[in-house]
Amino acid sequence: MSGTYPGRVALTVDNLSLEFRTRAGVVPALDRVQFEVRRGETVGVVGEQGAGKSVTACAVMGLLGAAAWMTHGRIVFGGVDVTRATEPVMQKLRGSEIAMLVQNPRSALNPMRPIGWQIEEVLLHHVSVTRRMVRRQVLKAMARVQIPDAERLYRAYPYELSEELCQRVLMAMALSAQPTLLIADNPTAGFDITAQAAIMDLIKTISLGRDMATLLFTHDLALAAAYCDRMVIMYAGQVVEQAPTAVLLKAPRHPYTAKLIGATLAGLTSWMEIGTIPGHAPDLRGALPPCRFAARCDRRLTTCNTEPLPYTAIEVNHDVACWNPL
Ligand SMILES: Nc1ncnc2c1ncn2[C@@H]1O[C@H](COP(=O)(O)OP(=O)(O)OP(=O)(O)O)[C@@H](O)[C@H]1O
Repeated sequence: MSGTYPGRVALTVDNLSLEFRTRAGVVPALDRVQFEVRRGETVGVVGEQGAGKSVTACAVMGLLGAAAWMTHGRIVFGGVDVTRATEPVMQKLRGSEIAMLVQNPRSALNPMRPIGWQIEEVLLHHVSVTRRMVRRQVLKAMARVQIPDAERLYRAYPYELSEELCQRVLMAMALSAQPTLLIADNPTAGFDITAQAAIMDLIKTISLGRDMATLLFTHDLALAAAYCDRMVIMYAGQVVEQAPTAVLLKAPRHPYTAKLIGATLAGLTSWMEIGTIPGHAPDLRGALPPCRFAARCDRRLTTCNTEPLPYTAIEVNHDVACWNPL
């Protein structure tokens, strides 16, 4: 990314290209993806279905299966190139330095064990605490993530809790080791608006309080706009634009970003004003032009289909991948 930001860089995704080799063909899921996240900063990676959000999140966690091949670039976290790290190194990073919140939090918990016991296990693994003292620490951890009535819920099973409370339990576990980087992959998908705000407020407060770097992966531009300092817009595996949130919303330079903003309800007074983006995201198994948005873009030039995509610093801290930006 161009320019400079205050704060230490926690994570660098540097020109990452990655493909899946499947029976149906090669799927180039990520194409030269690049962005940084700094301590104390919340960065939103925003894109519609198939943009490459989950693949990027899993790549950072070192959780991609054997079908995924990295063809270019690297991911640097705390001086370690995650893409080349051994599994024991990654296991150490996961859970201690990098924590993750997922969508459908209930399914990430063990349905057969009370939630207090599950938090206990994580605490005993990461923090130096005796078995006798662990219960008190668990109650503290539950209080930190604002789980009400913690004494009673200690022995509750995940099926007895709402998805929102299950997400708080995951947060209590994720934060027990004081991670530097929090990856939140659609953490509030399917939540009602109140639960969504409550979880996002909590993530934001804790991130700031602990000087954590937070990466929020979401398809919800309005949500990212409300909580993120910067946004990285992805389309079909490419980063098309990144900028501070206020700049991006006020003056988007990539045609896709502008359409995405026009397609959200925020700031509009009627449903009639919502724009749509004609066409579909490309099938990544087919032949792809250098700009993967070109087929849907009303500003496309011949070069968009023939020349490598330029990645231009339009202003300090504002980068756009487009031959004909707004
Ligand atoms: N294991 C896999 N094998 C083959 N292709 C895959 C695999 N995992 C992901 N992909 C492809 O990679 C691309 C990016 O997928 P990804 O799940 O990261 O998108 P996303 O932005 O997270 O979308 P969503 O919001 O729907 O989760 C898609 O085209 C998807 O089909």
